[in-house]
Amino acid sequence: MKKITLVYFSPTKTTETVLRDITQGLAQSLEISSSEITAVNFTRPEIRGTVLEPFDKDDIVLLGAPVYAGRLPADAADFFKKLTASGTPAILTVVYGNREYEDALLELKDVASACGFIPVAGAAFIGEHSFASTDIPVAMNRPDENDLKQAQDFGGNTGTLLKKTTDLKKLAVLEVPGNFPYREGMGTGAPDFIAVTDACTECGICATACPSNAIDADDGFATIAADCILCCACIKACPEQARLMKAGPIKDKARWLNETCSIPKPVQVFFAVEP
Ligand SMILES: Cc1cc2nc3c(=O)[nH]c(=O)nc-3n(C[C@H](O)[C@H](O)[C@H](O)COP(=O)(O)O)c2cc1C
Repeated sequence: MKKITLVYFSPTKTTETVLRDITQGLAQSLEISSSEITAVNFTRPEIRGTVLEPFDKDDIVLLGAPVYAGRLPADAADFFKKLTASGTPAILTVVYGNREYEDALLELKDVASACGFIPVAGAAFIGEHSFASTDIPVAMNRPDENDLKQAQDFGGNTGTLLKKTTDLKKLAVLEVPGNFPYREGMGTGAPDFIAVTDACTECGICATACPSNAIDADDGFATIAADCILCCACIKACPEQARLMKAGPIKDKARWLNETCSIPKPVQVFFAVEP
């Protein structure tokens, strides 16, 4: 195995951070140099229009996405489903905001298997909740140093597993939590929940951060509710903190998360066989 490819969706970048640290541990374990590592960040819609070359046995692929309503975000699932692989080992990661990840990791495993990957390891990490703010904190600043140490160890242990496995097809099937049929995922569209304040300088960073082109530069950078996936990337990316969550159902949800999900959850890792 010579090449590592990261394929991920990550509006607020916690998934990206975790995947990069997993990769560091993996590359070190397998002595793969940085020139053999490629990242495909398909958060932006224009990237989702591309079709990747098929992966083969020389590849190791890390697939990563956040958890939305206990499932994969629809845009992420749709892109993953277009990948093709033949016996390529896959390392699966979901990142969630300290509530639950329910069926998301199982869904990722099922999608990866259907594409021709062999899932060898899976993990659920914690990331600062998309709806969180300094006023209403939920899993703030996660992944933290300890999470990222675990990400590196997870990558390293997966490397050990791959080194001692001569025939991936003979590996036990990776078992991860989750149920099929999966729980109902998110619907489409969003309530009108983002206010743009006078602090907005019209720099356009919010529009560049948006994974669904839901920000209308011709309308004061307002969010087009019908296209919004609620990811809050625009709020977190704004250098002026000019985008705020309005009172309403999403802010209420943030308060509920703040009250009910305050105990930090641990990282969970799963291997097809003990490394
Ligand atoms: C629409 C939406 C639904 C979410 N659903 C869940 C969930 O079911 N469970 C959970 O713990 N976190 C949930 N989250 C939080 C994200 O999974 C979490 O913040 C993650 O770290 C975001 O990843 P990213 O930084 O890569 O975008 C949700 C976030 C959004 C925007």
